Amino acid sequence: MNSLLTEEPALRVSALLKRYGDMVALDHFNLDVRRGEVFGLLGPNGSGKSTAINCILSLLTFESGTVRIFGQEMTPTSYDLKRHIGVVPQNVAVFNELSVQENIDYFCSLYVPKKAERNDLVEQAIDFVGLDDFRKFRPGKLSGGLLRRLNIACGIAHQPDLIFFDEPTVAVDPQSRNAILDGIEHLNTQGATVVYTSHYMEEVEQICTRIMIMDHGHQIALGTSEELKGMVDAGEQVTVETLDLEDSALSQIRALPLAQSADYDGKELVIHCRQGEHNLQDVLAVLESSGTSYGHLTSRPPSLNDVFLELTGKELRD
Ligand SMILES: Nc1ncnc2c1ncn2[C@@H]1O[C@H](COP(=O)(O)OP(=O)(O)OP(=O)(O)O)[C@@H](O)[C@H]1O
Repeated sequence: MNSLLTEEPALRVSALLKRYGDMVALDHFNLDVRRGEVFGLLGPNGSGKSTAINCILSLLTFESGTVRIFGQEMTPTSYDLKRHIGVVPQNVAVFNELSVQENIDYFCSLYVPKKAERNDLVEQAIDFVGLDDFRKFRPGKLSGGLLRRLNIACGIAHQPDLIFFDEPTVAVDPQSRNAILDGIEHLNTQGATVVYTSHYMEEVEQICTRIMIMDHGHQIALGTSEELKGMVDAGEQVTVETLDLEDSALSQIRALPLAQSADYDGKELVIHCRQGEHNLQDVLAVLESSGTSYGHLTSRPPSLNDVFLELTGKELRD
C-alpha cells in the first residue's frame, strides 16, 4: 500500500470527541504513535483507553475528530488499511468449536483470502506463539496462558504493521507472560509498530519506548519512562525497620529538606524523598543522634507507579 511509504506517523488521532449519552468519554483526545514504536497507553479504570482503541479501529462511532493510520483516514470501510492492522483484545475472542489451527486460519482468512498464502502465515503464527504441540486442541482444553497465546496468534497471523495489544498478560503464568513480552519485542524488531495497554507498570517500563498517561478521556502526560519520572517531584523511597522511633526524631526527619513525607506505623518508617541527590546520610544522622535503633534499611528509586499516582491521584491497579 503506497500510503505506508508516507512520512505520517503510524497512528495519528486528532481531537477525538466521544460521548456516551451526556458523558464525555474522550475529550478531544490526541495521540501520535511513531513508526517502529512500542507505545504504552496507561490510564486508571474508566479513563477511556478501550473507548479510544475502539474508536481508532472504527468499532465505535464518535462525535468528531479524525483517525489516520499510515497517512490514511480510518473509516469502517477502510478494508485495505485493516489488512495492515492487528488487534489482540483484552478478552480472549476465539471459537470454541474450532481447533487452535482452525481458529488462527479463520482470523487470518479475514485479511488473506488465498488458502495457499495463508497456510504459511498460519504455520508462522503457530510457531511464533509456541503452540505447535496444541494445534489440534480446542480452546477449552488450553490453560489460561496458552489461550492468551492463541488470542495473540489470531491477532497477528496476517502479519500486520500496526498491532494493538489490550492487556494481553492479564491472569497468565509468569512463563507465558515472559513469552508474550518477548514475542511483542520480536514483532517490533521485525518492523511492527505496537500500541500496548496494561495495568502492569513493570511491563510497560520494560517494553515501551514512549508512554502516555491518560485520564478523564484525555492525555495527562507523555514521554519515555525517564521523562515521565522527571515530570513529578517523586524521588527515592527510603524504608527503615525500627521499633523505637520517638515523635521528636520523626519530626526531625519530616523537617529534612529531602523529605516529601515520612510515615511511621510503630514498625516501619517510610520516607518519600524529593527528586535530587541521594541523601541517606541525613536520615541516618537523625537516627544516630536520637539514639534510634534500626534493622533493615532500603532505598528504591522512583517508579512509574509513583508518577502515575502523583499525576492521576489513583493507583493503576484495581
Ligand atoms: N457502552 C457504554 N455506555 C456508557 N458508558 C460507557 C460505555 N463504555 C464505557 N463507558 C464509560 O466511559 C468511560 C471510559 O470507559 P473505558 O472502558 O473506555 O475506560 P478504560 O480506560 O478502558 O477502563 P478499563 O481499564 O476499566 O478497561 C467510563 O466512565 C465508562 O464507564
